[in-house]
Amino acid sequence: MKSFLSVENLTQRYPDGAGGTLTVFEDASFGIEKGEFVVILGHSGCGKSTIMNILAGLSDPSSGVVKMDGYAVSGPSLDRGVVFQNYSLLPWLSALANVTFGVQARYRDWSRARVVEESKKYLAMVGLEGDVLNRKPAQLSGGMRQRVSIARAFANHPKLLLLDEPFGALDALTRGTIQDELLKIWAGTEQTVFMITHDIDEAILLADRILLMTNGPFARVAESVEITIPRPRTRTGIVDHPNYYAIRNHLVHFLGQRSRDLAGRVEGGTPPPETVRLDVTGGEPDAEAEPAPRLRAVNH
Ligand SMILES: Nc1ncnc2c1ncn2[C@@H]1O[C@H](COP(=O)(O)OP(=O)(O)OP(=O)(O)O)[C@@H](O)[C@H]1O
Repeated sequence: MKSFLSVENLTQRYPDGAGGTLTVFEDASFGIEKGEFVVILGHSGCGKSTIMNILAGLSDPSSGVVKMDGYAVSGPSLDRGVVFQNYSLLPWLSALANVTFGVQARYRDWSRARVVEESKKYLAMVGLEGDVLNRKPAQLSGGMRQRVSIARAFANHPKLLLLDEPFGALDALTRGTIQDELLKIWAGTEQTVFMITHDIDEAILLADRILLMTNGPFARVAESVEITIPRPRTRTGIVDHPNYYAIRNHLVHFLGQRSRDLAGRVEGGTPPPETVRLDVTGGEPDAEAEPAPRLRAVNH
């Protein structure tokens, strides 16, 4: 069965500045299911932002295609919402107007009252209410601005939400709070999300699956690691789950060593990512639930 989002044989090459060609990645293929939260991890320069820009329709690959709901992605669209690290709010509009602006564009037949109500609902979900909604971005803290960006993205109900290191510029405390808010808002919307982060713990907290990229050039998505920690999750709760350290160690080892060992072009063509499922719980103790497989790591 075809995935909701399918990335097929994506290749990106650039001039290398010395008369040659830089192949960032070649024949990258992977899929994302509807409602999934997928995070991509990889070292600087492996091509994460390039993939994100292609998914957003902001740039075209050298070859290959991205299909969403069976249709090839071409150019930006309200079906794909993007949240960048630098907020990208409209500075002349209030926090509320930054959200209503998008909602009105998306739902042209809605009354003004309905647009405002919907926008306030999402702003409240990220903890923004009252007078603060009338402030311009310059009068908000960095954390508040990023909350507005997240509310704006979710309020537009894009088919695919793309998050490019959305918490990168925030202090650890604010970052933690907004991660929790993001989880809450995501749980209530069944939104499909594709996110870039450099933070392993953030990835484990948020993701259903983590895609691991080898180092560039000729980077590839080598593994798709399932996060076998049940939801709802909290930052403090996940570290107590028996699978947490198994997953974390696997990710650290990949980024520290294997991303380098596996780097380079694969003779005979780029293989699809291997599925990795780490589960040390042994299938206890919920008698109602399907027995969990007694597997450590399974590649297939
Ligand atoms: N327009 C361009 N022209 C030439 N080279 C480019 C261009 N855009 C990106 N690159 C190169 O492509 C590679 C991948 O860049 P990209 O920004 O996608 O990496 P990244 O994994 O997102 O890195 P980071 O984690 O540092 O943001 C890098 O080597 C970069 O120098």
